[in-house]
Amino acid sequence: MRIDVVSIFPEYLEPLNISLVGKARARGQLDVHLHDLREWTHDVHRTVDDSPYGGGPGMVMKPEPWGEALDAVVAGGPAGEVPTLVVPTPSGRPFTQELAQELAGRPWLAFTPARYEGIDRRVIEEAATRMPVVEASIGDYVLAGGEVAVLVMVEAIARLLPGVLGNAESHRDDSFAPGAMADLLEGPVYTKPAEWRGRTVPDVLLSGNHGKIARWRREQAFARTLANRPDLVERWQYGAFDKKDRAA
Ligand SMILES: OB(O)c1ccc2cc[nH]c2c1
Repeated sequence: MRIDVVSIFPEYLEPLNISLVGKARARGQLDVHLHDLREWTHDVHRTVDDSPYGGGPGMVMKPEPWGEALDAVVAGGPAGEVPTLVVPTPSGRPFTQELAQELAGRPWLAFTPARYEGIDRRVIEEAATRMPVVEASIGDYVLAGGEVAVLVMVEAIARLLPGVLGNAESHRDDSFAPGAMADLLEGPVYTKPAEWRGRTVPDVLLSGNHGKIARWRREQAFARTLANRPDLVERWQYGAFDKKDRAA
């Protein structure tokens, strides 16, 4: 997979050089290109923003630098191909595990994290005439910019790429992963020592009875979901129903 990121703070994306994503890059599983949006400004102040038409607070990111930046990203990528443009924005569709899975299947992603009050709408509209566009939000809270959302999305996507996670089975029990654990939060996990500060590990996990362990883990996941995400329980119930229905 190729990933391009255009930002006025490319240094904010340095974490993509370390850990899981960094290792995937070193193994050639991921090809990441970071770009400074100001490369496509032409004034002495390297201006990327201006006041909003119609008034209102803050500044809006100018269309010209973004347009030229996207032209350069497309020209710099595989000949005859275009990326899927991923626009992190609080007004986007929720970035979910399902969307991460969908994007992990694309060969080339280009991220355009905004600052200020956002990017002039014409940039997205013009881009949509020549490449797929996905506007996505990592959550309902205020950020200073989209760079941190890019870090979240790239990590969630990269770990789904073949060979990136050492244990191919690791995805299976992820919270929100498709399949039996879909819409369920992960339950508690334990490791050695068997006793720590007077606290022991649940006996079932030491029993070696894999059927009982699996059942216990699902019960714990359901209890945790009920406690922390009751909104998911209904989805899970209907999902379980559908699965049972489908199995019939
Ligand atoms: O919630 B979000 O996913 C998100 C994404 C991008 C920006 C830019 C400024 N605030 C943001 C929030």
